[in-house]
Amino acid sequence: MIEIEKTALDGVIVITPRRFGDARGWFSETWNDARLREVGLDLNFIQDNQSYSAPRGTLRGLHFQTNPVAQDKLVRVVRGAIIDVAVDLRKASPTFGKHVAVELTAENGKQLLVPKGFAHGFITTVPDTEVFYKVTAPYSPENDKGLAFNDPALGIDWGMPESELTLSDKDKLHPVLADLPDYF
Ligand SMILES: Cc1cn([C@H]2C[C@H](O)[C@@H](COP(=O)(O)OP(=O)(O)O[C@H]3O[C@@H](C)C(=O)[C@@H](O)[C@H]3O)O2)c(=O)[nH]c1=O
Repeated sequence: MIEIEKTALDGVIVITPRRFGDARGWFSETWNDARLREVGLDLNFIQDNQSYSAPRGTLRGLHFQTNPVAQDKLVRVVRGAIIDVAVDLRKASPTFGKHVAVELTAENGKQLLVPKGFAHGFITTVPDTEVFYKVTAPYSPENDKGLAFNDPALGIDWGMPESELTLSDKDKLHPVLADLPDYF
């Protein structure tokens, strides 16, 4: 059994798989292909990724891969907590440039499905956070692109001042939305 919640952005959904609790703890099917197909999600995941972020306030993003290796991502947290963000980059979409932000924690077990055509990023809200996500296309450095996390046009509230963030050098230099080509 899985709970599916729509968000304000078409295609971005929150999935909460059931947890079966007992005296030992709990058990959960964190991904079940047949169950997702039953609810119309036909996704061919081909790679699993995991990242560990030591400091609270680690911000990774905003990232996306362009076609032909655009990726759908199914994101969850196995330790700690994040605010997970998806930004609509589909030029013809009525919600182009809009974003959703969802709290994913090891405790709440929520998963965010970020489809192709969206930029993705997250900030860790506690130290020692591990994020696990499945993707539907292989990593391709040539097609790996970024969008500035602090582009004022996006208006994302990351919940922490920029002086407290830890970013990769690459993530400090991404273009703003207005300077991105029409990728999708
Ligand atoms: C994403 C990725 C990175 N790498 C390598 C490249 C580099 O040497 C090292 C770290 O890469 P990055 O700095 O891009 O890692 P990171 O900043 O964690 O990138 C990730 O951020 C989140 C928000 C996403 O949505 C992911 O798709 C991915 O872009 O890992 C792979 O080998 N395979 C992969 O699939």
